[in-house]
Amino acid sequence: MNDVSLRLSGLSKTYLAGTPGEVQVLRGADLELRAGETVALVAPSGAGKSTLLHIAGLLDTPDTGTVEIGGQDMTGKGDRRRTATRRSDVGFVYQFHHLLPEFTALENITLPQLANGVTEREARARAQDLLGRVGVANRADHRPAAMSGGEQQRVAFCRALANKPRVLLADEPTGNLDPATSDQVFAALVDLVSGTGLSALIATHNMELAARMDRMLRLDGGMLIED
Ligand SMILES: Nc1ncnc2c1ncn2[C@@H]1O[C@H](COP(=O)(O)OP(=O)(O)OP(=O)(O)O)[C@@H](O)[C@H]1O
Repeated sequence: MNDVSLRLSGLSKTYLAGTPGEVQVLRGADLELRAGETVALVAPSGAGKSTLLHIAGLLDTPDTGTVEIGGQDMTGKGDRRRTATRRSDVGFVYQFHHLLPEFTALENITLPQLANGVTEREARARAQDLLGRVGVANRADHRPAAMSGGEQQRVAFCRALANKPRVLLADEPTGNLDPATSDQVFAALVDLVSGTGLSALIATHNMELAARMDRMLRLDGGMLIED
């Protein structure tokens, strides 16, 4: 079906780590993320969240299994095709903002659009709109160092959405913030995503935040289990 934004089927991944030997992180993980759906990914530290998100976002490849984005099976596709799909269809948010320090908030959101062929005028308009939607329009001309942690993370959300991806992948997006800020910033992310048709897979340790998503999946023993 076409309304599946991301489909992971039978993913397995083993790291050949020196001692004590191999670590099998994924053992047949399956996931179907429908358009517009928000799903929490809950897992203890070391269970393989980052591995799963990297494979889903085409930053890494599984040993077996398939990744489909927007109905396109990415198995065996070359680097150029994978990079192009990642740029157009996937947005990432990490625990740390990873904004470019020498550029303003607005520029951090316009740059990925310009790289995708959007005009400067359109890119700036979209950046302003996104900043407004997460409540930091007044920080558009600030560099990251002149913003609070919560503001930096809000800008990082806008950057992830700059090129209108199909899928947002977030790895502990508010894990660096104090609990009260984390709560507000997470709410801003959910607001930003809702109603856009964007699908989001958001890893979090925080069960209260996870409960705000449409569904919750647990990564357990290398498989994804519906909670
Ligand atoms: N490149 C690698 N080489 C060897 N082992 C690795 C590699 N990357 C991850 N691992 C191991 O695979 C397991 C899963 O790692 P991963 O980073 O996916 O976990 P995680 O659930 O994201 O953990 P955390 O919440 O602590 O970030 C861990 O035991 C880790 O040590």
